[in-house]
Amino acid sequence: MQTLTLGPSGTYSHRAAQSVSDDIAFTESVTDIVQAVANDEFDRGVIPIENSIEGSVTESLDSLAEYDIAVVKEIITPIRHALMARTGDFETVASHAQALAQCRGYLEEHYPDVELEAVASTARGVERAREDDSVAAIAHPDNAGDLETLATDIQDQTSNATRFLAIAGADERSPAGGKTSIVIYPNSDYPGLLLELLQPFAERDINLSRLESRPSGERLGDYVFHVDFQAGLYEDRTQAALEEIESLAENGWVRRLGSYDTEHVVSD
Ligand SMILES: O=C(O)C(=O)Cc1ccccc1
Repeated sequence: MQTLTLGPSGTYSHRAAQSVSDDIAFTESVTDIVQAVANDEFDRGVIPIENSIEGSVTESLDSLAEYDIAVVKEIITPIRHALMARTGDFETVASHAQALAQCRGYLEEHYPDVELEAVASTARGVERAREDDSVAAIAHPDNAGDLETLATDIQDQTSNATRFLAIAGADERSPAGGKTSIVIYPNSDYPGLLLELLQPFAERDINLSRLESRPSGERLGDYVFHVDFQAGLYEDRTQAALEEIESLAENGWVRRLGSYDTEHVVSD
């Protein structure tokens, strides 16, 4: 079973993917991963979805709202960043935008004058540092190889953690799993709309674990809501809640991403 994730080899997504698969392929965009799984080109995908310091990976949320896939597992891993380069005398730090943001305080304090270069992934940043003396990278310390490790544990909070989602084709949506993700596009706007959309969960004692809004892309001020809750997708109470939500969102749509269990990868 081949799993597509964010590459090249050595990214945090790669490490998360290794906890669910030993046959891994790489691409350099989250949208490509979701699209390839939706088109049955790969059996599985692993994408980063949310970080404890920086919040949502918006490209992931937007592609989950767009393509028909099933979320089959969530993987939570600690994230500890290292700074690596050919020499300590660099002008640019290259990494994934989320990694740069997770180390913002460290960089401002120790390297206030460096330029930040956002690249497709942390491991791509390491490749930049390997080919150019004036570039340092922020990545998992195992990527250093022949580069010098200039500092470790440089994330602004020691408890830095990221949630990744393992995704599969829509036909693999499973009744197992105690947590469910859905996306709601109400395509309407009136006082109390959000309250009404969430009421069906409260009435059935279903605990929400996450609520995010993203621009719908249709017009300014129009949103898609990503909701995670602690109940299985095929439980009667969930089905009843979703029916009510669907009738409230009759001008828009409700996408069921699937229910799944959580795997905590404790070693970093
Ligand atoms: O670029 C990577 O290594 C990724 O997998 C994305 C990412 C970046 C920073 C923290 C967690 C995941």
